[in-house]
Amino acid sequence: MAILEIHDLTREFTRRGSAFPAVDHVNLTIDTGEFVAIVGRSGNGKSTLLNLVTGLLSPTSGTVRVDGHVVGSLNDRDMARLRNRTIGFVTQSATLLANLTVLDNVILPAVMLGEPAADGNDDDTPSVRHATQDTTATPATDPDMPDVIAPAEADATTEDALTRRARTLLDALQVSDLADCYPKELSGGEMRRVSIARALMNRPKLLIADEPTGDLDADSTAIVMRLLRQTADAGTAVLMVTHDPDALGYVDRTYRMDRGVLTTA
Ligand SMILES: Nc1ncnc2c1ncn2[C@@H]1O[C@H](COP(=O)(O)OP(=O)(O)OP(=O)(O)O)[C@@H](O)[C@H]1O
Repeated sequence: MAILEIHDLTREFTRRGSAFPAVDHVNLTIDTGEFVAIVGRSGNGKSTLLNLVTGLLSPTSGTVRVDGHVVGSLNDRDMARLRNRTIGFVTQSATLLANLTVLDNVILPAVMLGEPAADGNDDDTPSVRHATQDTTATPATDPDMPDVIAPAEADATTEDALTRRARTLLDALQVSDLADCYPKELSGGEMRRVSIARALMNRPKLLIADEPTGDLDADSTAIVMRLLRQTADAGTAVLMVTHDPDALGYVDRTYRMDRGVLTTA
């Protein structure tokens, strides 16, 4: 099932009075459980494409559908809900809230809209999908990693259950010892791993990751990439932009972005 459908998508910017396409007639479909990478030199439109997918930018022409919804056609409330519940976004820049601890930053998406998120009763939540979808499929398991892709606990809306899930994610990314720290006390790579935990908190159907291994050493890169692979195997569609050759060994398909044009790598 297609989770992300990009159709003939173009976004122009104007520089020194002349318009140019930063994203140029891009087509891309990502199904449930697929892990797709986009590579390409700096300034070739990769971040612009991700910002169009998450609705932070509007297209000049073309459409983006996420889980069947045309991004841009939704009202503010439904767009906020789609961003919070359906999409997980690991941005390039640090976006953790400075006045919250690491643990509270990770839990935040689950309590943000004031309604149950990572529970087992909301048909829109990915947790239901993970729990019920294709029971014949056996996700790849890794004995070295905590089970962060397991179905949500039945009563996962309680503070305890949210805390447990957040701690499990931090543990999987090997930053659980930082749970009570504040963002200013973290290194760039630690902040990146906390951001990944936060993006996975609501079990998104679509995970967007802009250079998720950007500040990481080889060991941390392997930890992050195994977790993203495991997340895809459990049913999440993953779209990652990367400059990291080590990351490409984990993906199903790789595309190249060259002056806004997307081609198979
Ligand atoms: N708001 C804007 N106004 C004008 N031009 C912009 C704007 N945002 C981005 N651009 C231009 O669009 C092009 C694509 O930028 P984008 O950030 O998408 O590239 P990128 O491939 O993600 O680069 P990097 O790998 O360095 O992050 C660049 O030439 C950039 O200068």
